[in-house]
Amino acid sequence: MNPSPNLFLVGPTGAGKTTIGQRLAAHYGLPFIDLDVEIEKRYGCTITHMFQTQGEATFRARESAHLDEFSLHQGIVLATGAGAVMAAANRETLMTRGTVLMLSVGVDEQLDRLAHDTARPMIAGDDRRSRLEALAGARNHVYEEVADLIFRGRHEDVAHAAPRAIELLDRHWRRA
Ligand SMILES: Nc1ncnc2c1ncn2[C@@H]1O[C@H](COP(=O)(O)OP(=O)(O)OP(=O)(O)O)[C@@H](O)[C@H]1O
Ligand SMILES: O=C(O)C1=C[C@@H](O)[C@@H](O)[C@H](O)C1
Ligand SMILES: [Mg+2]
Repeated sequence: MNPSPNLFLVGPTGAGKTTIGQRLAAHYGLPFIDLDVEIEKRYGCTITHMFQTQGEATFRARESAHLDEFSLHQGIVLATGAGAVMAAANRETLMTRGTVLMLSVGVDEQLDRLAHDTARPMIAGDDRRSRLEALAGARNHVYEEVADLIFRGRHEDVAHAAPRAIELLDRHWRRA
């Protein structure tokens, strides 16, 4: 049983918020919303393009507005963008409107999973490792602060990770 109206996924880029989130939504029979995808649909351009033409601040304002809007739904699985937790208002929104699941992942695994990715502006350019390490230093403790529970990512495929995440959630909700 899920006593909480919504499930919010937070965590670093490549942690699996989108991929695992879709599987969790299918399992629990809930609609899946990916905040990044919704923002791209709403403004008709990629987030990379938005960063380049309107700046990160514009993206962040839109991210907060749409998080506020979607989190008022009841019974959704919502994947946040990796930077969404950095705004205090967003943290308040997440903590008060659903269960927050942090998906954690280490930098080596992120580099592996995102080796061929070119769509993530926060890690564009050279020296991805240093960027990911800096982001981890600034953000991991914040994800932990908002999370009701933490799913520890490891080197495994999504087909194994998703049932582990479901087990963790079921155990959490049985206790709640
Ligand atoms: N638990 C996992 N085990 C193995 N591979 C994974 C796992 N989770 C995600 N992946 C793979 O890593 C890549 C990135 O995953 P995904 O896009 O779901 O991350 P994300 O958390 O949504 O990242 P972002 O914050 O940048 O949107 C995908 O190719 C996905 O298949
Ligand atoms: O790490 C970040 O701050 C971001 C991650 C993505 O999910 C997007 O929300 C956007 O590219 C910003
Ligand atoms: Mg994603």
